[in-house]
Amino acid sequence: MAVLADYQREIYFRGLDGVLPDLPTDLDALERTAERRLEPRAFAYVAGAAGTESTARANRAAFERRRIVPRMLSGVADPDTSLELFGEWMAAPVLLDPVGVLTIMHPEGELAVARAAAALGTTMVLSTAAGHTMEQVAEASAGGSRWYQLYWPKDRDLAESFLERARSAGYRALVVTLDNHTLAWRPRDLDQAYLPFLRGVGIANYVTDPVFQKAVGSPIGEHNLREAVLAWTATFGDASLSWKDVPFLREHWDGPIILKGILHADDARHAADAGMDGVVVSNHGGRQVDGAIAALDALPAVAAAVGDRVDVLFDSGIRTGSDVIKALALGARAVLIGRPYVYGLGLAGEAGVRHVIRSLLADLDITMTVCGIPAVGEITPEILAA
Ligand SMILES: Cc1cc2nc3c(=O)[nH]c(=O)nc-3n(C[C@H](O)[C@H](O)[C@H](O)COP(=O)(O)O)c2cc1C
Ligand SMILES: O=C(O)C(=O)c1ccccc1
Repeated sequence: MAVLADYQREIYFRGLDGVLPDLPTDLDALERTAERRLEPRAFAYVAGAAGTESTARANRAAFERRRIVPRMLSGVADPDTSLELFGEWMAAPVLLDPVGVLTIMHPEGELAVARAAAALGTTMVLSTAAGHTMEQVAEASAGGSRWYQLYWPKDRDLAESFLERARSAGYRALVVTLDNHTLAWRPRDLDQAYLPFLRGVGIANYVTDPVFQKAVGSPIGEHNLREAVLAWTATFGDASLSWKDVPFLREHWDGPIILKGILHADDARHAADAGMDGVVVSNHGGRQVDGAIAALDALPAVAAAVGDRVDVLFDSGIRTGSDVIKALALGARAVLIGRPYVYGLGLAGEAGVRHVIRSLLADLDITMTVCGIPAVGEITPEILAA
């Protein structure tokens, strides 16, 4: 919809009054600005990835390798970027990824992201590992679309409690992240011995949960923060989970369920067989398995394996409108962005997040127009060079 492209016009016309954008409109350049201006350890935590970061680089290289072949005289003046996803109407096929510990970027963290997303009609996926509680974020995103991302804890009662809380706070869909039950080997963080959670950042949903409190003692505050953090590390992830455990999710969540972190076609088939509604093809932005396949390279086989049995979403490396088009061409129905909006948050709070969303959506809208693509639902593999 042309309204998305208004950001371009707005920027140029403000320029006539001598006003330049506060932040770069190229989301790759935004990372370099973030590196200069943000607290070095917090920046390193966000920018970093596993091992030699080869998978993080491969994610971008996979987009670089694919090329679009634009069409002329297609008569597309106003491309339709909208879609229906899990029964929800969305203005564009772009959502905000779950990202933990956002309060290391900005004191308002998840609240600022929720406000920006709600104002622009973009869906926010809230991480379990947040600096504000899911109830606080729900209040900040009033009227907005919100999904909840579960880090499936060892304690089943705690998992149930999280799902119950998310449901009553109005989160529509459940994203269950499978690729991060164990923190990966991340040299940027290791070399600075920096892990935000050990300082009690990002555990708001845990310390306010009655089930968690039972294990630590209530109330949880400065006096027992150390015990709380230890209890958090003990329950956070469960590497012993297997496909046998997946029915638990269905028993405790009656809305759409999406499994995040899928890279193999057989895992996508398992998800479909287990009655899941969606998968996110993702390698966690290269943060978990160094040497893992680029997420974009994993996408075609996953999409082919599940057909329309489950909806396929995608993340890891999306930075431009044409990246969105490439991912959709290779089988995704929608994409999510991670680091770019986190840098926006760190640099300018809610306004920075808005800048990132508006930049990407305007770029998508304009790129569809110049490629002659009438609607996101009509993006097929043929749009890419063989
Ligand atoms: C700082 C940071 C924290 C993250 N925390 C979470 C999280 O709590 N839950 C989750 O499912 N994924 C988390 N992710 C992964 C993102 O959801 C997403 O998969 C990844 O950032 C996508 O790649 P991109 O950053 O290249 O867009 C995190 C990523 C970053 C950079
Ligand atoms: O850092 C991450 O990638 C991540 O997913 C995470 C893990 C635990 C808590 C917060 C974020």
